Amino acid sequence: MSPDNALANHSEARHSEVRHSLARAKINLFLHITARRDNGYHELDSLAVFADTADRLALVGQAEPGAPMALGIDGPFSEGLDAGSDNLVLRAAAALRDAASLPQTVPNWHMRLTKNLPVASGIGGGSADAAAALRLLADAWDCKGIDLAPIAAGLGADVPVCLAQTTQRMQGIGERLVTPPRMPRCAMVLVNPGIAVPTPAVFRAWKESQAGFRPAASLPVSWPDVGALVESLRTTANDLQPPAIALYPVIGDVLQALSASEHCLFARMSGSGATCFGLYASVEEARQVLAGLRARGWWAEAGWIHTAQD
Ligand SMILES: C[C@](O)(CO)[C@H](O)COP(=O)(O)OP(=O)(O)OC[C@H]1O[C@@H](n2ccc(N)nc2=O)[C@H](O)[C@@H]1O
Ligand SMILES: Nc1ncnc2c1ncn2[C@@H]1O[C@H](COP(=O)(O)OP(=O)(O)OP(=O)(O)O)[C@@H](O)[C@H]1O
Repeated sequence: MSPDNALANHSEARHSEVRHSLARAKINLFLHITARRDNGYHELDSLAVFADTADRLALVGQAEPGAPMALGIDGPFSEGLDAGSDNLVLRAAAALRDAASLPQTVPNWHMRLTKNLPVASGIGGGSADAAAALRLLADAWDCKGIDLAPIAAGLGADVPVCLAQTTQRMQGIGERLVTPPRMPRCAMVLVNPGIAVPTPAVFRAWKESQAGFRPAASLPVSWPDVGALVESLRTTANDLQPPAIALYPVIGDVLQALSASEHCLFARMSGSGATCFGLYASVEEARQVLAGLRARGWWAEAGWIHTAQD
């Protein structure tokens, strides 16, 4: 049976799923570029939070012994996303199989990815999918004692933070995770204008702009409320935002629209863009602005920021 046919047999209903995991969008509330490594990667200081909005990865059935992993993709952003061996889900599966030295007799899985997050959009969708694959398969294959952190780091700078999907401060090139300040309850709107932004191009544009390195942020142990969080964020930056706007001016339009939206407390771009976020005191207030943003043809979603206490 071809992998496609095998998947079709498993695709008819969600009730045939063995287990699933949400792969939440990662949002960088700030991102300082603090240094550059000899290999061209940049050292960062960044506060990563996770959204309600998420992809969904499911294990839908075991493959025949010796048969390869198979991936089917559906959902609003599935078009054009390759389900072949380059997909981060299958790369994660292969890396885990390798690290765990699983014998041939341990069967592979058929998986289904529901792609709800825009691709190449600065919210780490592919990284979140890879992390979800590691979590699901480590459990399904009973990989006790295998440290997933180095496998995650080998797949991409954003994969380690996506493993736990809780607010964390990212340092190093993203692999060093540091305890963040205690977060207040805070709602967020995500907006993407429908353009794919390649991360390397934005780092390259930052380098060419000759902007200097920025020190790590100075943060308190805790933010008692959303006002204190916003006050702190105003002392930080996303260093990738100016070069991203220079490459894709529509990002500036998104930021203007978010800043001007009712009840918005703070707006900034996430990661290397193009997705921008707005912060609001409540989900009710955040939801009120969705219609206006969607009327411009943009993808927009609202929800709570997940806190470490969730
Ligand atoms: C911008 C962030 O999203 C912030 O969370 C991440 O740093 C990027 O994470 P990612 O997309 O998983 O990154 P990778 O796939 O590892 O790298 C993509 C490219 O981004 C650049 N890159 C990435 C991370 C980093 N710390 N320094 C870099 O210079 C490199 O050119 C690299 O070739
Ligand atoms: N499962 C996947 N989902 C999304 N992109 C994937 C996936 N697998 C491979 N890719 C490739 O990875 C690249 C980055 O996609 P992704 O959506 O993770 O970018 P991003 O949101 O900008 O990430 P980051 O915030 O980590 O820079 C795309 O060019 C895409 O083709």
